[in-house]
Amino acid sequence: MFAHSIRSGLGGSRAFGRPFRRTIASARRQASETIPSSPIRILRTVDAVRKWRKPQYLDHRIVGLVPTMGALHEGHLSLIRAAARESHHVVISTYVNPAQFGIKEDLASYPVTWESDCKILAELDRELADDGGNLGRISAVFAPTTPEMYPSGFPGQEVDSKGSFVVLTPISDLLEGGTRPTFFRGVATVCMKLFNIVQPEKVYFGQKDVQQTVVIRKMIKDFMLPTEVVVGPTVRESDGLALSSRNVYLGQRRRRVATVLHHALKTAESKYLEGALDRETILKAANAIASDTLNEQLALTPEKRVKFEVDYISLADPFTMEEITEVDPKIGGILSCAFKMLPVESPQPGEDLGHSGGPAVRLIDNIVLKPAVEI
Ligand SMILES: Nc1ncnc2c1ncn2[C@@H]1O[C@H](COP(=O)(O)OP(=O)(O)OP(=O)(O)O)[C@@H](O)[C@H]1O
Ligand SMILES: CC(C)(CO)[C@@H](O)C(=O)[O-]
Ligand code: BAL
Repeated sequence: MFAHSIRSGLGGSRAFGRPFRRTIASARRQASETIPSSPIRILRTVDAVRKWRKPQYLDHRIVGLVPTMGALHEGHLSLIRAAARESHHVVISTYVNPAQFGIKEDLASYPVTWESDCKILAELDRELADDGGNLGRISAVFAPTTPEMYPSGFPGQEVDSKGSFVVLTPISDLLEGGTRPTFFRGVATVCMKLFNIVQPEKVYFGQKDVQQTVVIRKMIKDFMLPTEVVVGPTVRESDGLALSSRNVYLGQRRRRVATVLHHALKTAESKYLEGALDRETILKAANAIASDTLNEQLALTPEKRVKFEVDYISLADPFTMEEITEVDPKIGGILSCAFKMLPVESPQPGEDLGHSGGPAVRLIDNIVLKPAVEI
């Protein structure tokens, strides 16, 4: 790695003398950069990952990758813990991928918490080291820049942007893709890049983003990638709200009402558990919770209330995410929803409005309806 970094540095500076000395110093720093108080390496380039990865391959070490966009919370940590149980080396990527954000979405304000992410990872690594049940620990965090991830230039965030993309249809057009038309193109493209860079035996994704897990499984199958997908359960707050990096936007007023997603889905799930298989009965229960909650809020004064819009409440096939009229008890189904929590009205003096002034926040959640009969 070192020799190559110097070569690239030489090409970049085109001259000897001070710039060259600086390049050597920065190459040395990069070669040994670790998260403070931990052995976790910080890898910033594709080349650095490849150089780290090669001996693990030759030694038959299992590498597990946990892709994230940083702003780490317990949901991410649960995936890292799962990875450490069955991988010799856990690599976490923390990259806010612009290609999966629509032009009107929250790329500019997306929470970036690098310093605290590093502290969280160092602490978790100590916990993993003390737990004899783990195969491995956190070996590296991959934190690339956008020029590194898009070597031919960033193609843009527009629907009709031209560039090298991985596109899976029709699944990418459904549900999340209906509202975020470039989302799964961005996710599949960046995950293909991450998988090619890290070459993990296993990749870890959260159930919270259920459609993303279906897209990734399909990409792995259709492009014959030698990687196994592991999906970890959704980690929730004690009142049921799914942990999400975007929850920081909510502020206290909207945070209290944000439990409506889980409440709606649990009520629909209870109909299925009571024996209902038809879409109408199951979804009616979820829609009733959403509309009752909204009506309760609308009855309050603007200083107190929270408004939200239901983007979708869905009952879908677990393999295709296509809407179904009846749950096949042999395969079950996916109940999922997306709600847009609108900015609060009449903010009160000193009110905690949330990160970035409390813009509209789109929250998602889901529940798996497990097969009701054995096959
Ligand atoms: N509550 C959770 N439980 C389990 N896994 C989660 C949870 N939240 C996120 N993940 C998983 O962590 C991985 C990285 O997700 P990401 O960094 O986008 O966090 P996020 O909380 O989903 O952020 P956002 O609010 O932007 O959706 C994904 O596989 C995602 O499904
Ligand atoms: C998988 C992922 C890291 C790709 O950017 C992102 O979509 C996420 O955090 O879920
Ligand atoms: N967790 C999904 C990433 C996104 O919403 O962009």
